[in-house]
Order: sequence, then structure tokens, then C-alpha cells
Amino acid sequence: MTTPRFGVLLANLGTPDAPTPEAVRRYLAEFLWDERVVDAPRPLWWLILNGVILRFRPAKVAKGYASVWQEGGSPLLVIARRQQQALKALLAERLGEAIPVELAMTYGRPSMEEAGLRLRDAGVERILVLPLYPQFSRSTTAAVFDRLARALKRCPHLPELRFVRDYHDHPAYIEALANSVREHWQHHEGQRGYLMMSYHGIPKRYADNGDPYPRQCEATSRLVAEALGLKEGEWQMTYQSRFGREEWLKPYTDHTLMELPKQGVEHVDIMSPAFSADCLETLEELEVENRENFIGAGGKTYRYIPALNDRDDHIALFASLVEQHTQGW
Ligand SMILES: C=CC1=C(C)c2cc3[nH]c(cc4nc(cc5[nH]c(cc1n2)c(C)c5CCC(=O)O)C(CCC(=O)O)=C4C)c(C)c3C=C
Ligand SMILES: [Fe+2]
Ligand SMILES: [Fe+2]
Repeated sequence: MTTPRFGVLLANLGTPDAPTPEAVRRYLAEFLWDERVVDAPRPLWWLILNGVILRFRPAKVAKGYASVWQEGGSPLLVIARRQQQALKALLAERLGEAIPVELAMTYGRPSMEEAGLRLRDAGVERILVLPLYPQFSRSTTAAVFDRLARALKRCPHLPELRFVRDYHDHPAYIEALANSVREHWQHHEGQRGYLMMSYHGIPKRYADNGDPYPRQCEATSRLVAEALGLKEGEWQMTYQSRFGREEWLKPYTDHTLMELPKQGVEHVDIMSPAFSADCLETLEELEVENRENFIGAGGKTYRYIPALNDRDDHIALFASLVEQHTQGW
């Protein structure tokens, strides 16, 4: 066996193993206990999490998962597997050599340990970690870093590591997003709605304490609008998926969609640039829940533009990131 020059570790959030209350409970228990995600003081948060959230939320959220579940499992995992295979094929084509590409989730499976062992068994000594989050946030990207470090704790010897922190303004990312919008317009005979870019939110406090996430979301949005030649008043960015009682980044997607018809906006095209793969938060919250918010408030057409998923230009972006970040390896 020839030793590969390096391996790639694709990392994403993780998702339940099944659309059942028990599986969702296990998933949420692990996810919401991470201090990178919820930084509330521990003894109190333990009581709230176990006494309230994990009692009532799993049943409700499991219904949402059941409504989007696919034959191969949770959409996030099914799409991540397709991204992994496509990237492997493209790297082989571009570099003329077989580069191992593994997938790991911060929460649940496949775990960082499983993926790391597979890379080690393939003879990999250098790993490029590519978290599938275009914009950096402590709650996502930094959590990948922590989880990987934990997985490596028992290794007697470490691989050489490089870590892609973010790619929010990478020209190939902006172009892929713009392409996806252009194709969506073409598909609808050139009809263009008011373009909404809806990002997963975070507590405002995290941003006040230095999380660069909103600045990066703003930069992405501005660049996409420029690439599409959109003017003021033709687009807007918002934040979705609030959790808990404290203030999150604003403007909120749901509130905005309920206000827009009052301001004369009746046609909306909505995309979610922070999600590299469609998942519960896009397929259920954006496609279904928020459609109801907009139409219920008097909106006429509401069209969801899918995440970049395994589009060719998205996989080409990953390959470019890999090439850039493995210079000299
Ligand atoms: C509680 C705080 C949360 C923060 C902060 C947060 C940030 C954040 N999340 C994503 C991407 C995803 N989140 C997803 C689901 C999800 N997120 C939270 C909570 C926070 N997220 C919860 C509780 C859930 C589970 C569903 C629910 O109970 O409502 C997903 C989807 C996973 C799937 O299985 O489909 C993604 C992806 C980003 C990008 C982000 C900050 C930038
Ligand atoms: Fe989330
Ligand atoms: Fe949600």
C-alpha cells in the first residue's frame, strides 16, 4: 500500500440515528450539553436540560424529523455521505492520486474516533480538517475543534493537522450560491422574488463576546447580492432557528416573513447560505413552517432554494479548499 500524502476529514454537526423521541433525546442531550453551544452555568443548565427540555422537546422534534426523513436516513447524513463520495472522486481526478476522505460528526455518528481510525488505517499521517460551516461560530466550528481534540486524547502519536476555519467569502463559495439562485430563477421562467438569505442564528451575547459569525454572514450576503447584481430593496438577510428565551441575532426570519406582506412584498425566494446541506432546519423550518408564516400573513409565492448539497460547484469549492490548505504536503 502506498502512503497517501494526506487525508481529509469532513466534519458536520450530527443528527439523530432515527426519527424517534428516544433517538432525538440522545442527540439533543449530547448536543445541548456542549458548552460551545449552550454556555449557561452547569448545575442550573443540567436541571433545565434534564428537567424540562429533554422531557418535552424530543417528541415534538422527532415529528419534524419523521416528516423529512429519507430512505437512507436523516437528510443531513445522506447528503454528507454524497458530499464525501463526490469529493473523493473529484480529488482523485484533480490530483491524480487516491486521497482518503472521511466524514465525522461533532455529535453522534459517524464519530470523530471512527473517522480518525479509518484515516489511520489508510496510512494517513496528515489530516486536513474541513468543517462544513462556511461562517465561523464558536457553536459549530469551534465545537468541531474541541470534539476532534477529545478524540485524539488517547492517541500516543498525533497526525499533522490543518484546519479550515471558515470560507464565508471564498469566491467559489459565493459563485456557487449565486449559481444556485440563477438556476432557481431560470427554473421558474425568470420570475424573481424578493431574495431572503436566512442564516441559522446564535445568541446575540455570543457575538457581543467576539464570535465573528454575524460579520461573516453579512459579508457572504453582500457578496452574493453583488454577484447577482441585486440592488437595495431587492434582498435581505435574516436569522432563523431561535432556541431559548434570550435575544438572538436579528432580524428574525419568522418575524420578517410575517411583516413583509404588509410592506408590499408578496413573492419571496429564500435560501440558507450557512447550511452546506439541507437538514431539519431548512426542509422543515424554512420550507414548511416559514412558508406558513409568510402565506398566512398574506404572501403569495414562497420558494425555497435548496442548500448547495452535492452540486458540482459546491464539491469543486471543497476540492479548491483542500488544494489551498494542503500546499507543501
Ligand atoms: C441551543 C443553541 C444552538 C446554537 C447556538 C446553534 C447554532 C448553530 N446550529 C447550526 C446548524 C444546525 N443546527 C441544527 C439543529 C439544531 N440546532 C439547535 C440549537 C442550536 N444551534 C438545536 C436544538 C437543533 C436540533 C433541532 C431542534 O431541537 O430544534 C441543524 C440540523 C441538524 C439535523 O439533524 O438536521 C444544523 C445543520 C449552525 C450553522 C449554527 C450556528 C452558526
Ligand atoms: Fe443549530
Ligand atoms: Fe429549528
